[in-house]
Amino acid sequence: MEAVKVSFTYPDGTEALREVTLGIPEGKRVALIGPNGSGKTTLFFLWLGLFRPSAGEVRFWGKGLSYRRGELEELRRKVGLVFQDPEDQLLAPTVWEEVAWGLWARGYEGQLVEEKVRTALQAVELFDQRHKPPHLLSYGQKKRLCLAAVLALEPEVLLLDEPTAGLDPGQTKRLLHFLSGLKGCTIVFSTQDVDLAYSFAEHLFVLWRGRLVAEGRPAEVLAQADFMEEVGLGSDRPVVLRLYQVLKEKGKISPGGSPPTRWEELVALLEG
Ligand SMILES: Nc1ncnc2c1ncn2[C@@H]1O[C@H](COP(=O)(O)OP(=O)(O)OP(=O)(O)O)[C@@H](O)[C@H]1O
Repeated sequence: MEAVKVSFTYPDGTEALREVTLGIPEGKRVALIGPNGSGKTTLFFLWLGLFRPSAGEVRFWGKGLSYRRGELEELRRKVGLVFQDPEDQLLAPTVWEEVAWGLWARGYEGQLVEEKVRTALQAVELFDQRHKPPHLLSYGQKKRLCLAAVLALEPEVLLLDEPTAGLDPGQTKRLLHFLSGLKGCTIVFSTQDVDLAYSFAEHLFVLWRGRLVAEGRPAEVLAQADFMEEVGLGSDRPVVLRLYQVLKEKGKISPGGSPPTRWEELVALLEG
C-alpha cells in the first residue's frame, strides 16, 4: 500500500495531510506514530477508499485507486480497518452476530460461518460472551470484538487505529502476542506510544502536522530523543532501549548485536 504525494483537506478547510509519500512494506508490522491530530486516522480512511485525496494518489500494491464501486468492494475485502473507537464499528444485537454479519455480507452461510465466528471469538477470548449485546461489554472487550469481526474476514492488510488504547496490560500483551502470530498479514497500526512502536513494529513512519517527517527501523528513529521531542512525542526513548544503552555504557552488557526490543530479550542479555 502506498501514498504518493497525498494531500487531504476536510470540507471545513482543515488540512490533515500534506504531500505524504510512503510505502507499506508487504507482510510486515508497521507503525504510524504521531501526536494527536497528525493525520494517522485520515490516512487509514484514504487507504480504505473512504476519502479521496485532494491531491496525489493512493495505491494498493502498486495500482492507483480508481474509486469504482467494484474496485472499492475488492479493496475492502482485502483491507480490514479496526476503528479507534469501538462505538464507531459495533452495530449487531449480539457479540456472535457482530462477527457473523460481515461473513453473511460476503455470502458465507451455515457451518462455515459458525466455524469462522468461533475461531475469531476464541482468538480474542470472547467466545464465552457470544450471546451478550455488544453494548454491555467493557471498553477493552468491545475493542477486541471489533478486531474479531475484522479478523474473521481474513484480510491481507489489517489497519489498526490505536489498537491497545484502553486495554489493560494483560490484554495488551495477549493481543500483541496474537497479532505477532498472524502470518502473511500486513499489519499497520497507529499509535502515540513509543514503547509499543518500538517493541512491536518492524518499520515505522512518523507523522507530524500532516507531514511524513521520518521513517525507518524503530530502534533508529525512536533513539533520536531531540527529534521525537520536536515532533510532539516526548523526549523519552523507549524504556527497553534506554536501559539497554545505559547497561551497555556501564559495561554490564557486551557491545555488538542489535538492541533488544522486549524485556525478555534484555533480561536474557543481562543473564548472559
Ligand atoms: N471530519 C473532520 N472535519 C474536519 N477536520 C477533521 C475531521 N476529522 C479530522 N479532522 C482534523 O484532521 C486532522 C488530522 O486528524 P486525524 O484524526 O487524522 O489525526 P490522528 O493522528 O489520527 O489523531 P489522534 O491521534 O488524535 O487520533 C486534525 O487536525 C483533525 O482535527
